[in-house]
Amino acid sequence: MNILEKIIARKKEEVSESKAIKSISALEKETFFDRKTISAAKALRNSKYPRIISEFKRKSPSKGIINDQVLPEIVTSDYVDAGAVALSVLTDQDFFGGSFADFLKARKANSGIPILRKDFIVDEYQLFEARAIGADMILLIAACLTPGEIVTLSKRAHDLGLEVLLEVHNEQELAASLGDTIDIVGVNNRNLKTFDTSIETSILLSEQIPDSFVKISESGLKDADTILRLYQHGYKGFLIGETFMRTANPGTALADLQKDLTQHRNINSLVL
Ligand SMILES: O=C(O)c1ccccc1NCC(=O)[C@H](O)[C@H](O)COP(=O)(O)O
Repeated sequence: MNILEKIIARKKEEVSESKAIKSISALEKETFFDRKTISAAKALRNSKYPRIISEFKRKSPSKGIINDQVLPEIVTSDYVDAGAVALSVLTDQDFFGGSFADFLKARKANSGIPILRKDFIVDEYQLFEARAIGADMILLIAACLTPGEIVTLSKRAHDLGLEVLLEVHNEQELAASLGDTIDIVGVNNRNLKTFDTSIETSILLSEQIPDSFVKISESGLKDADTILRLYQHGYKGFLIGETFMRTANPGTALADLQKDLTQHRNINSLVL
């Protein structure tokens, strides 16, 4: 089994354990369930410059521990102050050290910004969980789901008021999975089987994603040059975790990147 297969096998067990503990009707009674969600797609579509989706990520299968010294409520508020367009908070415990507790701390500290529940969605029960913790958006990973599952899960997500980020890594996944139930297309620069990252993946796939979709580039992003290059290929948003989380002050790392982006835009006289 490769790591992705292991993650999905464990996730399916976890979902059946959770279903036995808490029913959907119990989730529907949680505080945030009826909260009005906020659209990340709209914010990205309307933006005239590249925008950052900042991730709270404690560890990962590719890098092990990234940062276990920081608090989600502080980091995410700092991200918002530094201009993040949306937040992404890992809720997978076993492989990423995330939790609902982290997510709820981020949600309570930041009421006015869209937050992605970053996890491996394999069952519609998890959409109800996402709603209950105050998520605005969920992730569907084409490498983990059939095209039929993507349609069913994304329709159900929309019924619940959640936006759908579809993650693809190659042309086959894109051709098989893209449909009108998708709000944002994310091209993952990381190969989830080998963990290699290459921004060429985003460049290659950019041409194949119709302009009607908001597109973002994910993983392995570190600097303003790369972001501006990808922006010129039509990417409006950039999902960044490790580059920020490696530092003692992830919010300051985002603020520094935003400064670099502004400077590079001015120096290159780009019309952004
Ligand atoms: O990050 C990993 O090692 C990983 C391994 C297996 C499946 C998914 C993985 N990452 C999830 C992500 O999508 C990233 O957290 C996200 O794109 C941010 O990437 P980065 O900026 O490189 O932390």
